[in-house]
Amino acid sequence: MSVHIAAKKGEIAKTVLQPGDPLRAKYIADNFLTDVKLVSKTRNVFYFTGLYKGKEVSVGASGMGIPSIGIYSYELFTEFDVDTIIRIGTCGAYTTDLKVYDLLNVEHAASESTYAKFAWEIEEDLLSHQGNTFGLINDSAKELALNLKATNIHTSDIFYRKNLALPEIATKYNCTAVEMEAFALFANAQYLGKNAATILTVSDVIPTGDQISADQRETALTPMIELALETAIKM
Ligand SMILES: O=P(O)(O)O[C@H]1O[C@H](CO)[C@@H](O)[C@H]1O
Ligand SMILES: O=c1cc[nH]c(=O)[nH]1
Repeated sequence: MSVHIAAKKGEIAKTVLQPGDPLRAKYIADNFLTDVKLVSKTRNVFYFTGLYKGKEVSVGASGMGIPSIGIYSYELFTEFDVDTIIRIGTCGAYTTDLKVYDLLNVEHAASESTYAKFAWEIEEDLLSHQGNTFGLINDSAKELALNLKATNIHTSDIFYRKNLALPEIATKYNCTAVEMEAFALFANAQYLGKNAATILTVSDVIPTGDQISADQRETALTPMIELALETAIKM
């Protein structure tokens, strides 16, 4: 049991799938896992542990933004001996080369955030995925015949902004999309020597305003979910 996760030691699997949204976590537990146990509901941020094709997997939310995933991923790695976290999130595309429902495997996350610097004295503003999970996600995508693009993304503290021009850091590092958590997940994993990856589904195309609905963000992300689960059983 940690400050923000009520599970007992041993109730969380070595590999955790982590969406931002607690209801996406519940959707995955209800529809993709068997023998499911709700192991934490502190703050209504649900964590479930169950079986996927016979292998134990946990799924639980990070909440939105760097501070929130900073807390949950740190507690999972340090208090529950989790080895691997696969974030499964939505993102906004910065380019019309991407369309809604496109799938991205995050190679590096760039951020203006001071999280990595002040938490762990990591000075870089571009952090890599950690460990071998990124490669296993690529392997699983091939097996599932999914079109998955490896890319750099921008982890921003901002969802709504006045100026829709491409942020400087996104230009600097060729970021094709924006979300709000991967940089902190990668920072925690880098500091702690753990595995971390991020798969994203494009939910918004910022230049055109194309977007999927709130309900679709909860329940219409099956290819990303299957890709993460098929990878989890390889870990
Ligand atoms: O769909 P999730 O995983 O929540 O990810 C994205 O969606 C939220 C914003 O709507 C932010 O958390 C962003 O990173
Ligand atoms: O952070 C995010 C997530 C989805 N869509 C966006 O535009 N930004």
